Amino acid sequence: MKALLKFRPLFANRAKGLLLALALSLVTLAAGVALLGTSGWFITAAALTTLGVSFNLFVPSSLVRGFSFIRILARYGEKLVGHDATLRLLADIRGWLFGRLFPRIPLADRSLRHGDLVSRLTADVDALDTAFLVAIGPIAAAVVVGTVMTAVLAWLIPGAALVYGLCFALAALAVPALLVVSSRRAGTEVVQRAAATRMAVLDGIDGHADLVAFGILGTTQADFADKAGALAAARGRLASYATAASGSVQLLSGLALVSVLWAGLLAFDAGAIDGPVMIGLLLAVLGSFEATGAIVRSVAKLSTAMAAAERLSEVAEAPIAIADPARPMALPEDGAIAFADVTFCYGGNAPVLRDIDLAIAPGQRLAITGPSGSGKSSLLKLLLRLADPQSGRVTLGGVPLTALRQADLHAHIALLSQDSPVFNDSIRNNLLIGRADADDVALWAALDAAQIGAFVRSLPRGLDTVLGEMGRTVSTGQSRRLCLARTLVSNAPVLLLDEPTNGLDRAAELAFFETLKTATAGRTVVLVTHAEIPEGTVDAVVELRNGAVVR
Ligand SMILES: Nc1ncnc2c1ncn2[C@@H]1O[C@H](COP(=O)(O)OP(=O)(O)OP(=O)(O)O)[C@@H](O)[C@H]1O
Repeated sequence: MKALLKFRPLFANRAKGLLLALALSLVTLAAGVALLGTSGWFITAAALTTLGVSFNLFVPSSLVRGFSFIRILARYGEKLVGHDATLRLLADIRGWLFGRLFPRIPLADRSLRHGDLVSRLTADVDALDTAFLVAIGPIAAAVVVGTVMTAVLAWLIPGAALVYGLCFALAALAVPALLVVSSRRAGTEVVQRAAATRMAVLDGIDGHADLVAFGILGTTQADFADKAGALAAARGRLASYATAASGSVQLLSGLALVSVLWAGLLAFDAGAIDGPVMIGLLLAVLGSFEATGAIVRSVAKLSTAMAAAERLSEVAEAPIAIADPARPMALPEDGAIAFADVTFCYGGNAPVLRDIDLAIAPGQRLAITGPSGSGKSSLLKLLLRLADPQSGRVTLGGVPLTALRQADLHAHIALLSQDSPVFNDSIRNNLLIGRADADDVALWAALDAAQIGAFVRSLPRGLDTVLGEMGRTVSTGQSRRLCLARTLVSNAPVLLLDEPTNGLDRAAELAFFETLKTATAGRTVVLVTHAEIPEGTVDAVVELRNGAVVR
């Protein structure tokens, strides 16, 4: 519940809509109780008129019509307003969560997988809607209706008020509270197993080709079926708690009804109440318990909402690894980059970079080479401040990167990483990520420099060709070159190119190195590569081995 309460400010932003929905649900419930009560009284009284008593049919029949009309309208309004407010609330929560998540990536908890994050951002957020729409609202409405009904009984059939009040309180508050407490574990299990099932689906789709090629699709399917079976079993366990609670509520409603009937008959016998009123009250009592049934059905979902809220809080409150300084310094216009005695390791492991001293002058083209795992990409990460070194300093124009605003730094340095993605959008929009105001001339120049201009020209829709999810409509080498073009089109004075010629054949690689000089003229370039670099392509070469500069 504590985790759920953390979302209170977001709920408060939508308080107007949620309170209106609550008021309408109260009207719906009250109209339902009044409808049943009036109908009971009306039918009984009408039956008695045949015994010769004169009876005004007009008022009660218009009351019945009026209450049923109010009930229909109020229910419609409640659904409309309630869903509208809830959907807006969920959008708020997602926006808030994204805002909290981005500065926290990469998350310190590396066990958190992408599929799990997706699950948290979608299903877990969705689970929160139940917190208000189906739980808090009905409970509040039921408390009001139960209190009014107890007061009416205390006035008309005092002997029934206490038992009714007790039964109603138990059904509306105690049973749901017990249900929340007892179904807590089952709710958490449902959320976890649902997340595991979703992750299995994503893994299966991502790795489908390999699973088929290795002939283990059957095993994967069986594994997925196990996960789905475990989820179904967990849902079954959760449902059994709800069923038990539902049964208890039915029992309490029966008990209340019998006690009202008993006390009502005694009052009737004593002449304290007339028959139609007593029957009307009996039906109204029955109608009031309608609210408690809805509470149980909804509260059963509260345990999953609480588990979801906990999972969301975990992500939203994860420590921020790289924070902006409180008072950032201005970005030096054109400064040299320097690593001074830098040592860096990932999460307490052995250092992957050791005592690095390196200076890169403005406009210099520097290649970093070295065997796989020697720390080349890690060095680029430090340069972009995607991680901070444990000791030593990385500076730009003499200013430590830690003193700069990250957004300023990232506008100054563009990166082509080893796993830069193409997005499911047109080629043009993929390139415009590099520079939003680039014109077509600049886009074509970047495409040509990345050795992919001819291919894009051959496409019927040219720059407007949509690439599909993960760039599935182009080859790996082509998508790599598109990412390279995106980096080249940026205005950043410093370019970090991590294996830019990956996926290019030797001829295209040589052509790329040939154009690198003109494509990056006047800019600082740090080129990480395993490729053989032609003479004159770069100004200097640094070699890393086991995290240390050896040349
Ligand atoms: N996110 C990470 N968490 C933990 N260890 C990491 C992480 N990224 C890299 N490493 C480790 O750091 C070391 C250096 O990796 P890095 O990617 O910098 O090497 P590289 O020289 O760029 O290799 P390659 O040429 O294969 O791309 C490797 O031993 C690698 O296992």
